[in-house]
Amino acid sequence: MGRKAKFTEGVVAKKGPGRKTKKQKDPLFSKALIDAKESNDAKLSSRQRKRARKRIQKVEQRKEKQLLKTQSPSPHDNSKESSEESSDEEELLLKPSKAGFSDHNNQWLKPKNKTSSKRQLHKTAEDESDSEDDEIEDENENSEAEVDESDEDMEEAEDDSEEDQDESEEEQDSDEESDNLKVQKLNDLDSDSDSNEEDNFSPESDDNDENDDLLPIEKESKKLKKRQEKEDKLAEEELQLNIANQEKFIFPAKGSEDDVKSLQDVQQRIREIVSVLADFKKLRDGKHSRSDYLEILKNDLCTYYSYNEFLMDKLLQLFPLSELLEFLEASEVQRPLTIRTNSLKTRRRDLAQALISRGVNLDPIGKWSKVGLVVYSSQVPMGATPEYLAGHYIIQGASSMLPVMALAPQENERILDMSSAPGGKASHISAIMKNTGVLFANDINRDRIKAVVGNFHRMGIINSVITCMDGRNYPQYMKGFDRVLLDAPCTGTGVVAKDASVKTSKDEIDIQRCYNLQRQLLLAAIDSVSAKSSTGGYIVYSTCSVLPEENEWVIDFALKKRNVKLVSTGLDFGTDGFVNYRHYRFHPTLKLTKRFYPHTHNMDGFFVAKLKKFSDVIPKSSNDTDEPAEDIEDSKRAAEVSDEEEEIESPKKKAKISENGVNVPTKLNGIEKKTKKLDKKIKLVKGTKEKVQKKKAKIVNQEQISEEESNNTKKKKRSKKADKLDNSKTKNDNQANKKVEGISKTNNVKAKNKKSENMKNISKESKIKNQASPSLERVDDSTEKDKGKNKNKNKKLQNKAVDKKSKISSSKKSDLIEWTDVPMDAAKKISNKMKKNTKKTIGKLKPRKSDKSSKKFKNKK
Ligand SMILES: C[S@@+](CC[C@H](N)C(=O)[O-])C[C@H]1O[C@@H](n2cnc3c(N)ncnc32)[C@H](O)[C@@H]1O
Repeated sequence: MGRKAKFTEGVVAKKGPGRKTKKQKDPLFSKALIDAKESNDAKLSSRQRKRARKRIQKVEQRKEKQLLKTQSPSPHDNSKESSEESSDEEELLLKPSKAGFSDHNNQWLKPKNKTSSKRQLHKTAEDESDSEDDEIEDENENSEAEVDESDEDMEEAEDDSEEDQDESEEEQDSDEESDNLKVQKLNDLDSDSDSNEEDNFSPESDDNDENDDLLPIEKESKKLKKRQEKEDKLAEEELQLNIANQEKFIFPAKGSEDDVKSLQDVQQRIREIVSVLADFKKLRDGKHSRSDYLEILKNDLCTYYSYNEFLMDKLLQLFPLSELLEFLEASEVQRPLTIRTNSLKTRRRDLAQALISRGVNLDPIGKWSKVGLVVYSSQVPMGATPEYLAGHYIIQGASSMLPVMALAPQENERILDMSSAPGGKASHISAIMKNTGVLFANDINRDRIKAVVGNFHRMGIINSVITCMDGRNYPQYMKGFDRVLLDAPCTGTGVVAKDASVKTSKDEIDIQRCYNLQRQLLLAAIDSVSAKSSTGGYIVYSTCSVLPEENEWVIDFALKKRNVKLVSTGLDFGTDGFVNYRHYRFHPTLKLTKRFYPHTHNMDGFFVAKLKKFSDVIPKSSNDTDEPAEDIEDSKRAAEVSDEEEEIESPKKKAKISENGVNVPTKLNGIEKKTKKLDKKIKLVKGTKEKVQKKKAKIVNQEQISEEESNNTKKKKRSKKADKLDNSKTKNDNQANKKVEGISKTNNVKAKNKKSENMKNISKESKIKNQASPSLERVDDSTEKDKGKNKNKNKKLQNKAVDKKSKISSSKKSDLIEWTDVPMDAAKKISNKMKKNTKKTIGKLKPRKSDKSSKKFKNKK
């Protein structure tokens, strides 16, 4: 290894461009150095000189011996061999030994004892260490010194051996000893060099020089640090190993689920179950289902984060497990305090400067807002600074700015904030409108509305009308707004960090109440807007809840009930609203709505939707309140049934419907739940059986009915035919009767003085009529109509009628025959009826006033 020195070459190194980059050539030494080396050789110690002399003498003696041998050759060839060997030895001594196998060094092939093999090993190590030494030499003087020492020792040993033993043997042994010694020493060196190497290659070694400058305490502390680091490394490795070889999560025995000593244990179990659920196939114990694990996880989450089971259930349905943990963790932490600059009074930059000068540490809220500031720390209470009192800003959550941004109010518009108290968003709207147009700020709560008044005064809002009424009634009093904001009352599941009571106080009824009210308010908000507004026609709906029941469902309901469509909120961040949530399918445009979460957006949980009204017509089919609730209940029930079928889903609480139609959740223990489930399934099976039976019965009935119907239709056809025949006859009769009666009446008119005779005639004729047709009212009508007809015409008709009468009488003979077939009792009845009818007709036929007047007129004439 190493580069060979060329002492003979010139001393001066070449100069020129790129010389540094050229490959390094063999080292060159100055002549002075070479001379010095030679002189060093000359300056040998007395011992060395002695040894040198001895060697020379030995060589000479051997030469002499050889000469003698050659002169007197031995009888055996062995001598030759020996001579050859000796010559070989000489050569070995004189010439440098060749590396590798050759005929000259065949001794190497002879088996060696352990020590020699060891030595061999050591030698290889030595070689390596030598090579390393070459590199280390300059840096490590100590090692060099040790090598020198070893050399000296070797020489001493050589001397001793020379003195005591035979020359050749001595030499060999001494060589071996020296080798051994050397190896031992090199071993030490190796170890040292190793350590040195470590020092050299480790970054610590670079600090050696620096270490020299350090105080001993500092050095010690450094060492301690290094040790600490090493220990940490080891601990980390151990931990990783433990994780890799982690034992499977042992499912707690029945009844021992709650035997957890501390919150840390609960947290540990949460982690373990989450990891099991993440790779359920691999890590499950085979006995328990996913829902079993989920049940324990839910209980643990409830105890660890202090939620009630109902809300935890809802959240478990809403988020994937890993995200749920993030949400729960984020909901434990307060969101950063944020303020909104009142652009009616100041600019954000000026406000920031003023607050900074008061010791407030703040920053712009983000690129998405031009008026928001986030406050990291403050030496003064933010709700009591002169700037606050002057109305330069309002303390407002970042998420509260989003609905107003989505509403995008315009100057000079008529805008309604349906539930505005305490007025954060309303004042924002007013500021964007630059105090123009009119802002109606409404709220149902009289106490809270005072806060609106206060805030508006402080912030210099002068374009507002503050009302206090139920928003649901608003369109009854006022309509035609350009835009409406409905920041609806909600369960507040997105602002748990602000109000921790939400965790335990909310249940199914609260949610139902909320979404029913939200729906009604939203429909009212839509009805308050004018679709014909030239600038607007928009409705923004927002809540601080993360539950789909209060968000997507409400919007989906409004889409069905009113002529509105979803449009983009214009907010470029936030996650899209749900289109599919569990088993529910919402309108596809619901992806245009936006959701905001504390764990992803570092702001309160929020929902924002923007609707555009395209027609003021309210669809007739819409039943605004009751229907949807039922719809949802149905869909919920459907979901519950499918939940039972699914292993993945957590078991849900069931709700019983109370008298007032509200779902009341009931707490059930495990056995009750299972029995109820089974009951339900049995009911379902029974229901389906019954349905099948009913269907069968229906089919049989239908067949029977169809048979009956066909029979009936046949009968009816027959009877119809008969009726038709009868009718045709009766029609003919009627026609004839009419004319006959008409004639008789004209006769009545003519024969004014012969009333009694006429009456007799009429009675006679009526008898005939009655025989032909039972109806006489038509006859009366015809008589009245015929009153004004000419006498001539009557005469003609009379003649015709006489002819017809004779005809009819002949034709009626058959009818009469038929009538005679009628049983006597029935015939009597009919005749009685006829009599009565005739009496009536007589009463009707009495002369009227007009007739009297006509008489008078005639008399006058
Ligand atoms: C979420 S808060 C509104 C916050 C307000 N937008 C703000 O930014 O300051 C909901 C409000 O709705 C009001 N409210 C509840 N029921 C109402 C109803 N039927 N009509 C109008 N307002 C109602 C509550 O009094 C409450 O002040």
